Amino acid sequence: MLQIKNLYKVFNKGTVNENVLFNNFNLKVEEGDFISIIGSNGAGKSTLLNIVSGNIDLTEGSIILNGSEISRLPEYKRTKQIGRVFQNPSLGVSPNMTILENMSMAYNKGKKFNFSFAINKNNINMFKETLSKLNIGLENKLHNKVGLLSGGQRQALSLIMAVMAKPKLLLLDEHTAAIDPKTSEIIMDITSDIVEKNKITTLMVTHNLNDAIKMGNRLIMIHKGQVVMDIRGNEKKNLTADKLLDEFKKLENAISDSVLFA
Ligand SMILES: Nc1ncnc2c1ncn2[C@@H]1O[C@H](COP(=O)(O)OP(=O)(O)OP(=O)(O)O)[C@@H](O)[C@H]1O
Repeated sequence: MLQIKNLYKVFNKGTVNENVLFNNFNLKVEEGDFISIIGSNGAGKSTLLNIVSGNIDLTEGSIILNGSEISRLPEYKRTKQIGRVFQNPSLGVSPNMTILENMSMAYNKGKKFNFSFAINKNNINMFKETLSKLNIGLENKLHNKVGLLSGGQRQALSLIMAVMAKPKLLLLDEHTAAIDPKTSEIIMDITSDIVEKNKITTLMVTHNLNDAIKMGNRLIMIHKGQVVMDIRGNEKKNLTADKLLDEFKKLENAISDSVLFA
């Protein structure tokens, strides 16, 4: 359903700061895959999601979503097909608008006549019902400005909003990293529910190895612009955070060896 082919991405080409992040990176994502993406700082995880969403241009290569080449489509043309939740709880929502206005905008996203701010009264009950399933009381705060909500409440709302327009793909970029551990657990449960109910193909970047193991059907580790681990099914279920840490250590040793013996 999503194919990233021969991706090449270089930042600051031809300068002293030239950084070749991806050199012939390939990834095939199957319909319904929920992939946890891990990798050390600077491995390129966020950039990968940004390239898929169109927020950052690729240098060379191809991105195919449901059979269509999208790598040259501008970001705004991909938003109907791709939902996103960011690490920063303020990014997925408009803080100066109410919950109702935010949800209405998300619901109308990509529709032909996009009267984003016109709230269809028939939808209010549907929005309330959706929120009440979260079990965090947001359904009683429809007229509250989103800027007054906690980070966790905003991330829950962002998740709901990200899938309202029924995108084909959901991109989660460390979406629980900025919230406390207990709320983070709730958001992860909500994430599982939403992904399952909407049967939406999902890529989730996380630094939390336990979440990476627990969530989804597949786990990949990115290192030096390549997929160095791609695990699914039972093999993934049998993973432990310790095993993953060992893998990280092996990669780090390989780097220091290559520097040592260069
Ligand atoms: N717009 C940009 N211009 C120049 N370099 C960039 C830009 N965006 C990202 N980079 C570089 O690309 C590399 C990968 O960054 P990225 O944020 O994708 O890594 P990451 O794996 O998500 O890291 P982290 O886990 O720390 O969030 C870093 O070296 C970063 O400095």
